[in-house]
Amino acid sequence: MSVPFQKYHGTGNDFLIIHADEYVPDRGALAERECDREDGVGADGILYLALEERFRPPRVIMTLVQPDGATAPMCGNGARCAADWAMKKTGSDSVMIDTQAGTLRADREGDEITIEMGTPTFDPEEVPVRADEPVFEEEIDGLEVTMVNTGVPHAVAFVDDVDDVDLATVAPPIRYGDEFPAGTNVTIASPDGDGGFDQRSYERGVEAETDSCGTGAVAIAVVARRLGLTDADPVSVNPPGGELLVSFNDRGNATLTGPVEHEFDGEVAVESPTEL
Ligand SMILES: N[C@@H](CCC[C@H](N)C(=O)O)C(=O)O
Repeated sequence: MSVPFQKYHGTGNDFLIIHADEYVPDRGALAERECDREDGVGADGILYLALEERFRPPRVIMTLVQPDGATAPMCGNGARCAADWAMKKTGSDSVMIDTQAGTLRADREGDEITIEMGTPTFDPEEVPVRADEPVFEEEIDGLEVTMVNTGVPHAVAFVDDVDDVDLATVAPPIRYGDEFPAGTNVTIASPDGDGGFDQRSYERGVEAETDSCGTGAVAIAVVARRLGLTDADPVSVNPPGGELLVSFNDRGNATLTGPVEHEFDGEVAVESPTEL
């Protein structure tokens, strides 16, 4: 048997969206197979979405299963795609998204979706990182990293030019570092010459560089402000797949704004219940 999906991307970070009501006996195995860019549909993850239309604004329960078959608590670009999916289904320009990292409000503004990203933290227990104090600009495996959690952990390093870094070689030792009990995403940034930052992220769970990472963009903006590298609001962050804007509200919470695109629809094969 097969289940329908919709293919979405947010600034190049791409996902299959499958309704949570669909029968998928092994979500991890499906992600491992179908996220593969040679033998599957190809994506940075599968978003399982359940819609609660009786609430105002409508609520979406989002679960991201990554290409390694494991779930991640939060995904900034995935949440923006989930918001667009729910907005189109309900006709509402605002939705609430339930993630393992909290309930986040999303609003449509023209072609762009803005999502609240919760409260970033440098607290070592919450990142998590094995350290007594917050980690600011410490040398770990060749990069000067600051550790922050923006829904998921990021090791953020500012470099002269992101394009001069061999990320596929530099990132894995940090991503799997003993200091990080849950592993970490590795995000590098450099000034774009226009007051913003260029971004590249090596993602945990994808185990590769992605074209964009929303929590990574927020991590860059949060760390840049903390280190005194910018006081801009919004902060423009440019991953390879487009432009993201990170703003801050009165409570110090970040918002993430950017475009979302529904690319195409399809079906993927799953075992039928009788075959189990
Ligand atoms: N691409 C995402 C982040 C997804 C989760 C991450 N790979 C992790 O395992 O922590 C984003 O846009 O934030």
